[in-house]
Amino acid sequence: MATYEQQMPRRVYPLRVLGMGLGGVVVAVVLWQRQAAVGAWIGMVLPCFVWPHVAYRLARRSADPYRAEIRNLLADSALAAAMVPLMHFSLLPSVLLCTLTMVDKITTGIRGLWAKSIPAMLAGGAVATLFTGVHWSPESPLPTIVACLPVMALHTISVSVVSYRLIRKVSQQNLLLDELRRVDTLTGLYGRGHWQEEAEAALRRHHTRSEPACMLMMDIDSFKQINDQHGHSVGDEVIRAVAHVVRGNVRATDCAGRYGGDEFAILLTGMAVEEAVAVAERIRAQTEAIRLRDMPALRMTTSIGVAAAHPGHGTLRAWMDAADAALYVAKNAGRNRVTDSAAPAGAAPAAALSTSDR
Ligand SMILES: Nc1nc2c(ncn2[C@@H]2O[C@H](COP(=O)(O)OP(=O)(O)OP(=O)(O)O)[C@@H](O)[C@H]2O)c(=O)[nH]1
Repeated sequence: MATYEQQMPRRVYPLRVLGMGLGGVVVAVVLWQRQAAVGAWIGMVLPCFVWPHVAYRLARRSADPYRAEIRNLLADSALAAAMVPLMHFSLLPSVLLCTLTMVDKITTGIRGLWAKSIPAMLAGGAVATLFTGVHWSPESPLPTIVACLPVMALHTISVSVVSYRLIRKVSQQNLLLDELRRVDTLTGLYGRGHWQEEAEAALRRHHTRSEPACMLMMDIDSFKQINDQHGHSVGDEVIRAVAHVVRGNVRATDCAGRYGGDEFAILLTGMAVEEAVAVAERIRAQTEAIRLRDMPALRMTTSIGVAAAHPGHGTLRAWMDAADAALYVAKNAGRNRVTDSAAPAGAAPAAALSTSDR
C-alpha cells in the first residue's frame, strides 16, 4: 500500500491544477485589460496551465516522490511570484496570489516550508522582472477585482474544509487515545489510572453526599503456579476468563479495573456492603466454575476483600488499604473466599462456610 508520502503527488495534483488555473484566470484578466503582448500570455499560460501537469509527472517519476513534490511546491511559490511583474504589480491580484501561495505552504503542515518559499518567491519575482522590466501599475480596476473574488472564496472554503476534516480526525484520534489509556488491553476492563480516578470521585461523593460505595480487591489464587505449570499464554487466558466473569457481575454504573498482574479492583457505587459481599461471592463462585475450552481440567479460584467507604477513609489509599487488608485475611484463611473488612477480627470470612462445605 502506498504510504502517505508516496500518495502526496496524487493528492496535490488536482489542487495544483485548480489553484494555478484560477490564478491563471486572474492574471489573464489583468493581461487582457492592459492588452499584453504574446510573450506575456505565454508567460502566464506555461506556469498556470502547463506546469501543474509537468509537476505531477516529475513527482511520479522521481525515486523520492515526496522530496520531488516539496521541490514542486517551492516552484509553485516562485511561479506565483513571477506573475507579479507580469501583472505590472497590480495590487489586489499580486497580494492575493502571493498570500494564497503562502497559505498553501502553511497548510501542508510541512515544517518550515513556508519560510523556504520566501526566497523562492523573491527569486521568481526577480527573474520575471528581468524578462518583463519594471512597469509599475498598482491599480486594480473592477474586472480585476471581480476575477479575484472566486479565487478568494474557493480558496478560503477549501482551506476551511481541509482544516475541518483535520480537526475531526485529530479529535477522533484523541478519543481513541483516551480510550486506550483508560482500558486494559488484555481484559478490556479499565486500567489502573482510570479506575483510581473513578474511586477518588466515589470517595469524594461519599464524603460530601454520604453516597455509599464499596470496593472489591480481588486476586487470582496461586496464579504464579498456573503460569509456571502451563505458561504465560494460558495465564493470560485465565486473566481474560476471570475478567469476563467480573464484567458479567457489575452494572454499567460500576467501575471494574485490572489493577495489575492477576489483581482486579472493582468499585460498586451506591451499594451497601451486604450487597457488595453478595456480588463478590457470585464472582468467586463463577470463577471457581470457569472451564477453559482447551484446558478443561484447569481450575482457578479467587480471593476477594470487600471494603465499604466510610468517613474514616480520609484518602483513597486508606480505603484501598482496608480492602487489601480484607484480601490478605482471605488469602491467609485458605484462599477462594470473600472477606469483608468490617467483619470483626477472628470472625469467619464472608464466604468461608460456602467454600469449606464443598
Ligand atoms: N500470564 C500473565 N502473568 C502475569 C501477568 N502479570 C503478572 N503476572 C504474573 O502473575 C503472578 C502473580 O503472582 P502473585 O499474585 O504474586 O502470587 P500468586 O501466585 O497469585 O499467589 P497468591 O496471590 O498468594 O495466591 C506473577 O508470577 C507474575 O509474573 C500477565 O499479564 N500475564
